[in-house]
Amino acid sequence: MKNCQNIIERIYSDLKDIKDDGKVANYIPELGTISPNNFGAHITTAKKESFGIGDYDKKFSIQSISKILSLTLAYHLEGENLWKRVDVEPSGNAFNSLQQLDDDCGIPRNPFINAGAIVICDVLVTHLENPKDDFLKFCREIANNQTLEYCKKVAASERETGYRNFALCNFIKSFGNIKNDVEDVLDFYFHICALEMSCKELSEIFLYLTEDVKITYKEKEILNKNEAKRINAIMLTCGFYDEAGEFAFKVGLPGKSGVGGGIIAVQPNEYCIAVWSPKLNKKGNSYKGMLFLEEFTTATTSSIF
Ligand SMILES: NC(=O)CC[C@H](N)C(=O)O
Repeated sequence: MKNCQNIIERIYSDLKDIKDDGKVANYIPELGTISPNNFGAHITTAKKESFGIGDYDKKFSIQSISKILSLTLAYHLEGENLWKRVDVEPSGNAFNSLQQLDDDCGIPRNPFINAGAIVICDVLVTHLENPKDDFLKFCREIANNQTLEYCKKVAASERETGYRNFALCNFIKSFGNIKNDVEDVLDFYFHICALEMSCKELSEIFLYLTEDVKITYKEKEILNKNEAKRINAIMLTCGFYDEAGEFAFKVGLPGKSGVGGGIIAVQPNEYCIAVWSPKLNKKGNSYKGMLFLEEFTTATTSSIF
């Protein structure tokens, strides 16, 4: 990508010291201990060029960004039947909302809100012999990176305060859309949210969502082109909860955020970018991360629109 390093250096210095009204997530107490000043970004292109700035090499809690990985593995294992358990419509609600589930009879609106991600975890608990170990092996294999780990402290911290997720899982189970034990499903969910990765690692692992990058798991391609198109489409329409429209409007790429302050976005023909800044706006998305991506796609004229 032309001038990419210069562009990210300029955006980084423009944004580094701006007033950031966001707040570090502390409803998971362990996440509240992170320094709000962390700020970094990394781009990996489909041609394997690599550009980084700031804290791009520091690992952090990827939280809901892991929902792309769990969805990918569940889709790989379950095929089109998956969509009987979870829908593909934007919810227009907060990520941890219980509101629509009753009307929708326990079928979550999409796999990226907590309700949907918990159903995806249930699918994986059914398929995998040792869900936590097998999921980690999957991530390590597709990233070609054996250093990936869960942060046990974050998983335990989330479990201790996970009242809404317990409510969601039990409620969905009352409709028959959770097949396994609630404790097992949530233990798995809390761990995958506690996966730690750096911006560099994130921008590498999601290259399978770009054109012509074929990545295999147990010697089988993880997603074909059509399946990758579908994951990108769900990211575009649902990756930012009730701010998905705003992200498409300002950034114009499929993407996904996490309450650890990370965001990844994919230009399906070209590259994957990850940014990290822990302070979140009111919708639970990284304040500076959104600004960084908006400036980046504007400067490089590389949105999908
Ligand atoms: N948006 C997020 O990153 C939320 C994930 C977090 N683990 C939760 O369940 O609340």
